[in-house]
Amino acid sequence: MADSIKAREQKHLDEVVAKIKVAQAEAKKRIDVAESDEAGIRKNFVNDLRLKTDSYEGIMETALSVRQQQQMLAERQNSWQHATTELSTLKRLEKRAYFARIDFQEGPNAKPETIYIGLGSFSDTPDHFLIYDWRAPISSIYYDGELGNVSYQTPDGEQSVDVKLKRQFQIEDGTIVTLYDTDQTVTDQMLLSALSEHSDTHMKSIVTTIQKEQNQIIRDTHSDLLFVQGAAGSGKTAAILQRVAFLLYRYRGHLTAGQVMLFSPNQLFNDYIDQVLPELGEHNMVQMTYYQYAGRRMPKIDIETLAQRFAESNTPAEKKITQLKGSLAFFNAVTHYADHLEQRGMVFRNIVFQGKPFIPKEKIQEIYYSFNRNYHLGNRLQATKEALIRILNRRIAGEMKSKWVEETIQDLSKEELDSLYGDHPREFESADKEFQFLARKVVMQSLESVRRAIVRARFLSINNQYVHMLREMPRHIDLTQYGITQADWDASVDTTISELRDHRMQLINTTPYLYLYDKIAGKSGDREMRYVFMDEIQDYNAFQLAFLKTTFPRARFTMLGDLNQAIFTKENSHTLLQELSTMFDPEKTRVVQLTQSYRSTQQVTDFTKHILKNGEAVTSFAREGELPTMTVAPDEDAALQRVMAELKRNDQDHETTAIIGKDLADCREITEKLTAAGVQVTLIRSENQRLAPGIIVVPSFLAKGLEFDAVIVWHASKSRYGADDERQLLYTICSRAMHRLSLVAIDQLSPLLSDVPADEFEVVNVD
Ligand SMILES: Nc1ncnc2c1ncn2[C@@H]1O[C@H](COP(=O)(O)OP(=O)(O)OP(=O)(O)O)[C@@H](O)[C@H]1O
Repeated sequence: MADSIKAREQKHLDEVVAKIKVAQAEAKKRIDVAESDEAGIRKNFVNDLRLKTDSYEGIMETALSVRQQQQMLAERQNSWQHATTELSTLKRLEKRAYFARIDFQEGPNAKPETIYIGLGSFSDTPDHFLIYDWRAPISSIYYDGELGNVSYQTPDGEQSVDVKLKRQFQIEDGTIVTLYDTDQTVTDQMLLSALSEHSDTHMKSIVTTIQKEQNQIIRDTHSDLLFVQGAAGSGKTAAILQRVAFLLYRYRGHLTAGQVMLFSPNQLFNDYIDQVLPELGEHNMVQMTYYQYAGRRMPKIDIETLAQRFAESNTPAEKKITQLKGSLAFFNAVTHYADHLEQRGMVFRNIVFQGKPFIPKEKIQEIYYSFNRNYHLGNRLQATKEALIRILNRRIAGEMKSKWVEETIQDLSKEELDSLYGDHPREFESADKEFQFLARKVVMQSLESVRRAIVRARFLSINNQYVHMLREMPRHIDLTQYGITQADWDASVDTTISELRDHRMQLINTTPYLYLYDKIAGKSGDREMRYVFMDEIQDYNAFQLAFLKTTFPRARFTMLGDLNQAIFTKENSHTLLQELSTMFDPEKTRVVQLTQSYRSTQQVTDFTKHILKNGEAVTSFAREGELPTMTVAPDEDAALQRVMAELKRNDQDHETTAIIGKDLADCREITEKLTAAGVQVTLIRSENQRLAPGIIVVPSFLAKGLEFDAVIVWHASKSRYGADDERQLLYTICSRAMHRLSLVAIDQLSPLLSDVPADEFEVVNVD
């Protein structure tokens, strides 16, 4: 490209940067003013405060004065916050003001326009934009179209323009390094250079190279359910994060980061992505694993961890039960059971006082079922509580006459008496009145536990009710249809009971349990949450999805996943899509498929594809790299030598490496061996650990969603990956590699690799 163009563009950039600097100075000034104002208000707070407490008017006046001061402080803090956010955007823009330019015309007779697109918008006067935010409606033409006629969505409907020029820039610290004119959406060259960067312990934003099909996901504003089936490395996670940033921009003032929630596969993953939104100038959304969500709602129960779930070896009967409990049919059956509870079947407990039933369960049951049919479970519970409180109040008068009250009063120490009197004047008309006063206090105090038990609905027991539901289930659902015998079902209920006694629960039980609880308590869900994102959707079951839909009734859902990577649900994941389609209005459902994998080199993507049978489509992106290597070592020592040689090579080439083992035991073993041989590695044992720089050893079920320059698959042996239903797992592990993939087996190679053609890998032998 002619140097003159570059020089002209550099001149334009310099002018924009100069204006950015002026704006920075102004923002700084506003910050200083807000800070000194605030300090001034705080200092004078006491002097300016008109303290008058001798009359009612005086108290009001004082309160108003405090309120006024608080308002002034809040205003200053607001303007401080505003200026600080602006300054941080300006600082980012100073280094890299924009990454694209578009020239276009809105109609044949319209004036030609030029816009520049960057990470934030910037204008020198209110209507004169020098930089457009990448999320502005007009910026969409950069991602969506080529040259010529291009249309884009605006809040007022579709607009179309004639695009004359698309220019892309690489700018570093205020200097244009390169620029290209292109007629494509985003040039392969730009994408290649973005993809060739080394991996990091943190994910980066992809704003400058968003692809057309990713842009559809990011900017969707119509769907109640946006479902994305995307191959490993196709940018699903990247797209979620850009989509959150887009939504926060598009609905600014109406949507906050706290109304957007992401269910992520594990805590490590949260760590991996948590810089992306702040780098884009936005707050992070609420991020949680499903396990954490359930754990927060059931603090007294230990829920099975990912590692335990992974290690579970279920019998065929248990597998069938797990499958049933995760289905939509089971969700409907629980709903049906809960609806039935409006007529009968609620399990009650006595309300106990001093070791004896105070209100017997039969009485509570009578009250609960005394309300008419219009009372649903939630109102029924509320009305029961109110009736029980009335009983309690009546009983206080009776209880005041009992012997134990008299004895208690006689035995009161001076301190106890003082505390009972509190602020009450100690003069009483008669000794009897004083006794009445104290007796009421004593009874109320000791019945406090009863009051609390009523308010907190301790007369119900969700554990007992859950077990009751499981026992009743064969009446609501035909077990034989699912290949489950009554005996198998009874055995599984017994297991659940004994786990509950130990305060433990399998993950598969948590959602029906929470759902039943919410039904009984009449919870109508979290109506604040507006967008719920679920990554790695293939690891959820239909029950969980139906539950989350009722839990977040006003939210729009974006679900992303790869059926090829169903490491927990395995083959069942395919039925998930069918079940999902019945839960949302088809008119408001959009399914997007991403097949292009950006993470890995062509060689790695091609290799990993052969592990799958009947898998979802994956195409590799034309980025060259070396062939994956396979080693079958005769014993563990030889395998270890091979791993060490590979680590050395990766280290020399500055490639970050993850050694991925199947389970924690394998990972522990190789960590110990490497450490003994003087190689420094970090073992990731649990999902609550942080990602560390350097070589990491990680078990397969925690590697979800992460990526590394180089991956060494430890023990890619028949003994570890022998069964056909482990294909998805092996595929998930191998697809974590960006440039380099090495598989090390001991004794016999996994048969799941036998379909890989011989010219798609290199055999490395060891002695
Ligand atoms: N348009 C893009 N421009 C630049 N990089 C991209 C783009 N799309 C994806 N990538 C990169 O490709 C890699 C894989 O993306 P991401 O992790 O989002 O994929 P994924 O679909 O979530 O994968 P998986 O299901 O395997 O976890 C990341 O490094 C991401 O930054």
